[in-house]
Amino acid sequence: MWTKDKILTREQLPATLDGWRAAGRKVVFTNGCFDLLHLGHVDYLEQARHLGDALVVGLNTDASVSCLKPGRPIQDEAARARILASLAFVDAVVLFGEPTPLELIELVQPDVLVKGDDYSIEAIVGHEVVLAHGGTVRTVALVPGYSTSRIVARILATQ
Ligand SMILES: Nc1ncnc2c1ncn2[C@@H]1O[C@H](COP(=O)(O)OP(=O)(O)OP(=O)(O)O)[C@@H](O)[C@H]1O
Ligand SMILES: O=P(O)(O)O[C@@H]1O[C@H]([C@H](O)CO)[C@@H](O)[C@H](O)[C@@H]1O
Repeated sequence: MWTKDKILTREQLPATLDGWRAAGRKVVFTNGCFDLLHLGHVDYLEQARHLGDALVVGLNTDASVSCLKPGRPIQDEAARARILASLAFVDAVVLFGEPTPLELIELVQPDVLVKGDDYSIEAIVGHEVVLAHGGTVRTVALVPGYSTSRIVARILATQ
């Protein structure tokens, strides 16, 4: 499979989900901006993948990121999507342009919803939807010291 084939539209996603579920695969969902991919992201995504049998990553579009994080993203959505898709433990990447992934989560109906433990369970968008459908909501411990913001700050400090 070519990495670009993992990058799906919302229209393409249902058929992929149906195939996975027909094969008995538990679907894990997470989301984020993933601007500059770092060790924390890699550790977190790999752990998320191992909470089920297929990992779908909802990726904020450039417009969505810009609303959440002024001046960002540094890498555009095409680059961020392709880099995420290149990870062996990421099975699908789907862009979303809304401020939150709620609509996408309602479409995916994941068996497991995951975020880093910088979020409480109650602060994770979509937790009610997933719990109401019998799914689970999990957090993964952060790798200390890693964030896109810190990388940016370190680079700026060298200027
Ligand atoms: N150090 C880390 N260890 C594990 N998971 C992380 C870490 N940093 C971010 N994550 C997780 O990665 C996902 C995407 O987060 P995000 O794209 O905001 O990364 P970030 O590095 O925190 O970016 P920023 O510094 O711009 O906030 C979130 O679920 C977040 O919990
Ligand atoms: O990369 P971030 O900032 O961790 O990702 C955000 O996560 C929000 C989260 O799901 C709230 O529980 C989400 O609403 C936002 O769109 C970003 O994906």
